[in-house]
Amino acid sequence: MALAPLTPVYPLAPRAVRPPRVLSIAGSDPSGGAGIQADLKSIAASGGYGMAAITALTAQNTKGVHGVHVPPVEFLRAQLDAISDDITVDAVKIGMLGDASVIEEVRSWLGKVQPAVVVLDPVMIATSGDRLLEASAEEALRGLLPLAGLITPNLPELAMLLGEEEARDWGEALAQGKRLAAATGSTVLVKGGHLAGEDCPDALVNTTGLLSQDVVEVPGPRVATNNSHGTGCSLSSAMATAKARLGSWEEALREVKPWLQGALANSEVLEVGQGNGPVHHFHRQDQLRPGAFAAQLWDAAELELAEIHALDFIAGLQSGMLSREHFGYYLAQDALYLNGYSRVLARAGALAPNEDEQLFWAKGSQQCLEVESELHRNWLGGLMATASGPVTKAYVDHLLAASASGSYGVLVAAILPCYWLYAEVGQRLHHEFVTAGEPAGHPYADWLRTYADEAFAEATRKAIDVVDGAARAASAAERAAMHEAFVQSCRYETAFFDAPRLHA
Ligand SMILES: Nc1ncnc2c1ncn2[C@@H]1O[C@H](COP(=O)(O)OP(=O)(O)OP(=O)(O)O)[C@@H](O)[C@H]1O
Ligand SMILES: Cc1ncc(COP(=O)(O)O)c(N)n1
Repeated sequence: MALAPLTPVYPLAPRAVRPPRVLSIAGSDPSGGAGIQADLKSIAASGGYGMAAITALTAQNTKGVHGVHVPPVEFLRAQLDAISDDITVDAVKIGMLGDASVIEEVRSWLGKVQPAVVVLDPVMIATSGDRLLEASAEEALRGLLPLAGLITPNLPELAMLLGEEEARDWGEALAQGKRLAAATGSTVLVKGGHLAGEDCPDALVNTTGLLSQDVVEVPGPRVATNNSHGTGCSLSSAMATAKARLGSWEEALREVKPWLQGALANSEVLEVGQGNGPVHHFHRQDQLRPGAFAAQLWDAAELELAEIHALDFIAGLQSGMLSREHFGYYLAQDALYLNGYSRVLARAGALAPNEDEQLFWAKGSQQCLEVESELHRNWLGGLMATASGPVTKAYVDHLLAASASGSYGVLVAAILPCYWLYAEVGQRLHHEFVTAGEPAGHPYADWLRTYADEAFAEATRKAIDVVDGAARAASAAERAAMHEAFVQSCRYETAFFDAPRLHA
């Protein structure tokens, strides 16, 4: 017997949000970059439940279209009816239609079902130059435009639909967008992909007062890549999904544009094909793979390491030409820094999500104090360091600010460069010292030998893993803050090695 619930069912209790059910009516691209394959990935990446009714089969890859087969139109009707007889369709994206009979079929189904959101991508010619719509069907396609809430032509398609020359600049493109919006009563998404220049803007155009302005422009940088196969398909299906979720075209475009930009920017990791490759629809989910965030941090760290190795201080430490005064300043500041760093590691221990990490930071905190007192005993002749120099002060303040942020992820990301860069610099200095035959009489021989510390290398690997794990548990905004905190600390590491030259 089922027990009665102890608490009443609260009508205001938050409920899981249902993903919009989004149907793509489009052609198939077996290479997965465009058509329904791109649509289904975009819909899923944008938080929708994807469905697909196939208008046409293409044989194509990233280099071009080898063939097109349009199945009997009755079978498209069967697909569409099978869906709408059973499932509520929240949004529809229409792509490649092939010929006039397909257009007619889609028109009649739209009239019957009247989905709330309809996005029409008037696909005519592929990036490769191959025709995806029979020339004789262009007039029929024009007739379909008023049934769409949003039309997303590229510049050649915009010109063809209007019977005009292709726009040569953004101003002309917007003017054409306005003319198409006026002629159809639909909102037009004018796309800057086919223009030249560093910017790649998009704009929503509607002159009937539906938008907050006649032209709502969403700017964006142009990504330097040839992997633009299927960007139009991906944009239109993501827009259909985002509109169903967010309720406005403007909000949808502001969400979709940065996503697509990231999909283009991360496309090369896919290594698909030799021509115009596909975009990486799931680039955001990819960031959640173990090691992915650490790899991003390493890109930033590597740049900083190059700067560190170019410093006079490092060259002098390596050659033995570094002045005693500069080395002494560095050690004294290091001792002061370690005292502050120890407190910050203790704070990381306090915020750690589990005992393993709590213990790791607690041990690190204790070791900092041990190293600090060893510096005083063995290297600074028992002298207490004087006041913090400006770099030491600023670096410790940055770490304290991170520890006050309340975010474990931000704090451990700020902490990491002192492990990671120090370990990398030390390993290289030690390696070069050993390779040079550990020259007798080198004034810093004892110091350079301290760098060969496997326990520190192990702790560094653990710290990297901890930061990577914290990133996976963090929100996108927190991950961005973690990256920023890490980069700042990297800069302070460089400044710390350069401080003796400027402040000793
Ligand atoms: N190099 C790029 N950098 C940034 N965004 C781009 C780039 N190329 C295209 N886009 C964006 O991709 C979307 C599609 O634009 P485009 O004008 O290329 O349409 P399309 O020609 O229909 O696409 P497709 O390449 O699928 O045919 C737009 O949002 C556009 O701003
Ligand atoms: C099935 C299908 N639909 C649409 C496109 C357009 O995409 P692109 O212009 O990027 O080639 C395509 N190539 N194939």
